Parts: sequence; C-alpha cells; structure tokens
Amino acid sequence: MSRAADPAAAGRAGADTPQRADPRPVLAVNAGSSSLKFGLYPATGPACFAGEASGLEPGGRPRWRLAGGPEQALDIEPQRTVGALPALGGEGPAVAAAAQAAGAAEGAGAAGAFDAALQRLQATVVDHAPQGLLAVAHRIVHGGAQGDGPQVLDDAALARLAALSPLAPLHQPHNLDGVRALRAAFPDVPQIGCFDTAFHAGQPEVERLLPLPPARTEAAGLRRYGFHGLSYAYLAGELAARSARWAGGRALLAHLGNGASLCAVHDGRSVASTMGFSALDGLMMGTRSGSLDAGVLLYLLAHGDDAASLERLLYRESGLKGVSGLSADMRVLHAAAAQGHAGAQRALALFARRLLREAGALTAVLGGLDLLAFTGGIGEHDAAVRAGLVEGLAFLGLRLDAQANRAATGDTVCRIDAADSRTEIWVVPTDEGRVAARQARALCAASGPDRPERS
Ligand SMILES: Nc1ncnc2c1ncn2[C@@H]1O[C@H](COP(=O)(O)OP(=O)(O)O)[C@@H](O)[C@H]1O
Ligand SMILES: CC(=O)OP(=O)(O)O
Ligand SMILES: [Mg+2]
Repeated sequence: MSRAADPAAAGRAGADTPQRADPRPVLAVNAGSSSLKFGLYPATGPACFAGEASGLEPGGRPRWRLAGGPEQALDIEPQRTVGALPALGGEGPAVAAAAQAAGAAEGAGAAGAFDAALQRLQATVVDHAPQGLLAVAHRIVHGGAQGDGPQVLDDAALARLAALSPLAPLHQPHNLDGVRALRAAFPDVPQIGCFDTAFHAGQPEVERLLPLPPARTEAAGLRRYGFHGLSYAYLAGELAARSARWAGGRALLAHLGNGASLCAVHDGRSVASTMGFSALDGLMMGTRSGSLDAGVLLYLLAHGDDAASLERLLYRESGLKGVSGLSADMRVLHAAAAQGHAGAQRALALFARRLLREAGALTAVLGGLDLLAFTGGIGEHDAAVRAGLVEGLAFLGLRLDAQANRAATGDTVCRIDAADSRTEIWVVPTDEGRVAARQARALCAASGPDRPERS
C-alpha cells in the first residue's frame, strides 16, 4: 500500500483524526540544508513538543532549540552514531547495530552535526513518547506527477523522489537525506512522505501547462506543480473553521517566508499558484529570484554562465540577499533601510512590487477576492509588508485595521481587516508539521490494523 484512500482529501486535510485514533504520536520532520525542524504530534491538536536544530551546514554553528525554550549549542561527539542509542520500542542492540550499519551505508546526513541533531532528537523522542511512534512524517517539497497524497517512503519511492532533486535543489536532496537518517534512527517505524505539491494536484489543466510545444514538455514531464502545499492545507483548515466566506469563496493565500509563494483558492481548492515547475517561480524570495525573463538566462548562458553557475545565481545569490547585497532576512533589511541603506531599500521595494503584481494576477484568475491570508515568517510577523500589499489592492476594496495589523505577531490566528473592508484579511501562523502528521496518521489508519509496511 502506498497511498491514502483519498489522496486528494489527504492533501487538503483540514482536521485532525477524531476518536479511536492510535494513541502513539507522529514525529513530523522538515529536513533542510542547514536545519532539522521537528514536532511530535498526538492524535489531535498541536505538537506536544516542537523544535529545531540549526546551523548544521558544513562549518556552521550547530544549535538546538525546543519551542519556548532557550537556544543551546549542540555538542558534537564524532564517535557516536545514530544507532548508538536504544531504538524506540526497545528492540535493543541488534536493531541499534542495524541502524548504525544502515546509517553508515547510506552516508548522507548521518555524520557530524546532523548526526548530533538526530542523537538529540532521538533521546528527546524517547523521553516524550515512551510508547513509541506511529510514524515519521516527512515534509518532502517535490512529489512529482505521482505525489498527490502521502506515500510510504520505501527504496523505490526514494529513488523516484531523488530524480526530482534538480527541480528543488535547495530542498529535495536534504529532505531525502532526512528520510534516510530518520529511517536509520527509527528503523521500526514507517517513514511517510507528505508533499508540498499535493495540495495543488487538482488545479485546472491550463494552470499546469507551459507555453512550449507539447513535443518538448510532455515526454520530459515539464509542467507546473505549485509548492508550500502543507502550509496552504493548514491555512485551509484554520480558515474553514473561522470564516463564513471560505466555503465557496475566492481566497488569496500568501506564504511569505524564506521561500515565498501565493496560492489562489476557490471553494477550498487550489486553482493557481505563483510557484510552478520548480520552487523558483513567482515571487522574489530570500535568496531566489522568482520569475525572471527567460531572455536574461539566454543572455547569461551566451556570456559565460553555465547551468551550475545559473543555479547558484538564481537559487542562492538572488532575491532579497542578492538585490540588497546585505541579507535575506527582512528584519535586517528593514533596519538597514531605515538607516538609509540603498540596497536594502531597493530590495524591499522590489519584493513589494513583485508581491503586488503576482497578487493582482491571481486575483484576476479568481475573478475577485473574498479573503486574503498571510503566513510564513514574513507573512506572520511583518506588518509593513502586509500593509504594503493591502494598500496596493485598495482599489478592490481591501481595508486594513492598522492597529490589528500591528498587533498581529504570528502567535495566534488574527483577523486584521477594517470594518469597511470588502475582503476579510487574516494572519494565520502556519504549522506544516501538523498537516504532515495528520496525513501520515490518515495513511496509517487507511491501511487498517496492519500498519503501512516499513520502508
Ligand atoms: N519579526 C520578523 N519581522 C520580519 N520578518 C521576519 C520576522 N521573523 C522572521 N522574518 C522573516 O521570515 C524569514 C523566515 O521565514 P520562515 O517561514 O521561518 O522560513 P523557512 O522557509 O526557513 O521556514 C526570515 O528570513 C525573515 O525574513
Ligand atoms: C517550497 C519552498 O520554497 O519551501 P521553503 O519556504 O521552506 O523554502
Ligand atoms: Mg518554510
């Protein structure tokens, strides 16, 4: 078994699994190039603990923080490996040895700082879930054409997903390293992939097409997908529970974080998004360019760049960081712009302009707007970016409650539109891990008393 009973519904999942759920928690993991974000989710409600190991990149400063707690340095003990701790469920030394061997064989992600983070995570999970885990749910950015619902990550699935790495080079290789490492750390627990692309799987065909000859796109699998789907699925659930205008309504969801995208939602379903074939399209981001005239790429290729240098430029050296010449972090840019830093001012202006242009385009696709919602690190915290977009859309009748906007700091769901606004405006702190955990639990439940086979 490799799919949920209703994959599309799992992709849009808006509610936790109700009564008679397996009491064991699900560990949700989001492994990136430099961080390992995690949360332990009971059958209903938010994570009972969540946290992040960061600074795991080569030469980084490894750190560990549980939500609500202080940041600590993460000690690295080079001799210890993932399997050295007792595996959950008390399988003992044999499993530990197998895990150690698997970790060594699979190599990636099982050494140094990442290994230390896993050690710490494993010990924390043992403390918080003495009854063991139901599953480990992995946020995987790209699910490809088959990624329309959660899947057990066996060797075949990992091989298929690894082939998608060039489409999401900042994410996919690290997501899959995380799967291999967690599989070594918890060898008796099903590893389940939950895809950013799944929420968009039902978009109309016209949104999937690229304006290229079908002979070039179809065989090569060139099409648009859309990303940040776990985040959008979370917002869908929160807004459905709070807004009478969600059902049947036209909503623009803005996930503005390090990666940034917009999603047009009609009657709860994704109908268009700014990200497409890769997580490079659409809005300007922390270090990614977003949409770029293809003529620029042709010019650069003809004048000394190659695929590798363009990948570096477009994914890592552009966006807020590249334009400002200073930082990918909005907080740094606001502070610098206020001191007169021209690069920071230019980056903020371009970010806002790109956001407005794309918002206008998706609003046109929707034929109007009933609801606008912000999430992601910038969307949840940056009142100035939110105000800028709402001012730009004022011609549609959007009005902000300035005080509510300033007060919304990403701690809780807030409504920030003024009484005379024609459109509801919300700030919704996202929880991608909760959606991944929910999807993994649904997949386990759909497989009946027999859990999904281990990977
Ligand atoms: N208080 C804040 N004000 C403005 N921007 C913020 C604030 N906190 C975080 N951010 C922005 O959010 C970004 C990270 O977003 P996040 O969604 O956490 O990213 P990731 O994709 O790594 O999960 C930071 O780089 C920064 O630009
Ligand atoms: C898809 C994507 O851009 O993800 P993130 O925002 O986590 O970088
Ligand atoms: Mg993110």
